[in-house]
Amino acid sequence: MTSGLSDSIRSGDLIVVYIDRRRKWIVKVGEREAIESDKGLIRLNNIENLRYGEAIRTSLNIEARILRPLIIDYIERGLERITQIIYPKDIGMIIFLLGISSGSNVLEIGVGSGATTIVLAHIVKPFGHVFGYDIREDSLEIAMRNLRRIGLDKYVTLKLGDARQGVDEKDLDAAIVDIPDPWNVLDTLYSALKPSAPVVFFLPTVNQLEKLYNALYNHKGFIDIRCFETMLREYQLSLEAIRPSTYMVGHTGFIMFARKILK
Ligand SMILES: C[S@@+](CC[C@H](N)C(=O)[O-])C[C@H]1O[C@@H](n2cnc3c(N)ncnc32)[C@H](O)[C@@H]1O
Repeated sequence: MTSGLSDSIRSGDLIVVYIDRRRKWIVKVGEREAIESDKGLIRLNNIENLRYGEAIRTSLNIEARILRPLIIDYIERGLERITQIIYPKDIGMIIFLLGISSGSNVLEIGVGSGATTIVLAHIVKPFGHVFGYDIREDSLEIAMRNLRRIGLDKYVTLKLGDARQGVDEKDLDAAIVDIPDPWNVLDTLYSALKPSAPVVFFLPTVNQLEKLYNALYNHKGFIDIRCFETMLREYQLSLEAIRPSTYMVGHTGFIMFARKILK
């Protein structure tokens, strides 16, 4: 079975130039002549029509490979950032909890730099849509630039607005909330979601968690309230010593889940 993606690199493609874990760049073909690195200059002027996976050489004769970007490459290397973003270790769990797939319509409250929006759009395309709200115009501009660069903007509508005052949409399949005071958007969520639809909140502190749990508990419009924290330990890979990395990310945030019921 083929995916319909071309094996050859074309002008305008976003590509990953990979030497090793630390030396990895996302560039648009035709946008840059070369990448400077401590492993030498990587010339990009003759890469059109090479096949993904092929090697090129730096000026110091080090091998670099051209790869097709995955969504995780965009999140880790390809984003303009204005806010803290939700990291891949959390977003994987969040997507699973939201239960979304191609065709789902999703509400996002707190778009920030658009990292989460990108993942949501990637999942719901081509038949679904993401409706994102933020109170900061500069956030929405950066998020839209990030989405356009990857070609996901057509699956997203971004709106400037305070979600505490409500949102325009109704009958949505799922919602994600990443703002400092999510307990203030419970009525907004209740009127925007389909009955039984899930909502996921992302919160950095225990204080926020407690406040949100109290608010959800007392609202009576949501059940199946659950809370998670994800921990991801990467392994250090070398032929004679494969072992957990010495350092790991200690804390990002808590994931709170609930589902709307009819009152
Ligand atoms: C931490 S950022 C979101 C990051 C985003 N989840 C990502 O992965 O890139 C939080 C955003 O929520 C926005 N925000 C805060 N309160 C809001 C509200 N009441 N309505 C809409 N957006 C809000 C802020 O302007 C900020 O851009």
